[in-house]
Amino acid sequence: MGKRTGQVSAQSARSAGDSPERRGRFITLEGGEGVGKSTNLARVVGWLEARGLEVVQTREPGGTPRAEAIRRLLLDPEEREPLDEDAELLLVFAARAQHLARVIRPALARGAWVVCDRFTDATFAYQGGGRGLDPARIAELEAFVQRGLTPDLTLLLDMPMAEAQCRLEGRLAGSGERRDRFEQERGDFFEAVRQAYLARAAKAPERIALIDAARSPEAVGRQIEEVLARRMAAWQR
Ligand SMILES: Nc1ncnc2c1ncn2[C@@H]1O[C@H](COP(=O)(O)OP(=O)(O)OP(=O)(O)O)[C@@H](O)[C@H]1O
Ligand SMILES: Cc1cn([C@H]2C[C@H](O)[C@@H](COP(=O)(O)O)O2)c(=O)[nH]c1=O
Repeated sequence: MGKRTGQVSAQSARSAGDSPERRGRFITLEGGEGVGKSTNLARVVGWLEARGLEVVQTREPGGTPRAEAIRRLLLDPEEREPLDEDAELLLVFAARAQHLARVIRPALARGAWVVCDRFTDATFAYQGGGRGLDPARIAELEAFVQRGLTPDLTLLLDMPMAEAQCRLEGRLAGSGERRDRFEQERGDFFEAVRQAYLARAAKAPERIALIDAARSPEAVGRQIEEVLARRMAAWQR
């Protein structure tokens, strides 16, 4: 993402005049369904808070009452009126605009760290890779809505799709939840999502850290903490 014209990280956005006073960083967790994003989000938040930082934990789609209402529209498996793919893309960015305006930008401006479960890499992976929408169109919406603000660090949790589906099954069986509209997609959709994520990571290795999510919870947590420690040291230089 960092290589595309007009795309700058949260750090560069600061020096480009977007809230020059802020010190907070913007960290996102990404990956397919059931790879352990929620599990590890808590770990990232705990690691940062243990260092005395103010952390805002949030998610997409969602993060504000109106954006959560859009999330419900997006995830509702209601089949009587299928959701048009372009409408899905626009809803994702409408929720993001609200989330940025009400939560993310104000938090970064006051110096808080923002840790977000999914962000625009998910749009490139799901609407781009999964649905097959034109990435150039997604990039236009990204530029319009984000005005140059992109994550400082993205932790991409990656594992084979079939194993992640088993984890998801286990969680759904334990909670009694039913599959949402995305979770009901077929295997080839999730494989396309995974490949789109990996392609993005290959293009932006300075921002996207690839985490082997197939390992034990402890081993995954260690990988994440190592990345955080390295990045923190680099940011403090
Ligand atoms: N490293 C791991 N090894 C085994 N099980 C794990 C691991 N990490 C998470 N799990 C379990 O896998 C399930 C899915 O994890 P989690 O809900 O964190 O994934 P997620 O990526 O947030 O899912 P979703 O995409 O649905 O939001 C949970 O039951 C969780 O306890
Ligand atoms: C941000 C974003 C999300 N999605 C999809 C991906 C997931 O299936 C759901 C969110 O549910 P989660 O299990 O809580 O992660 O929304 C998407 O398609 N496009 C996006 O930009």
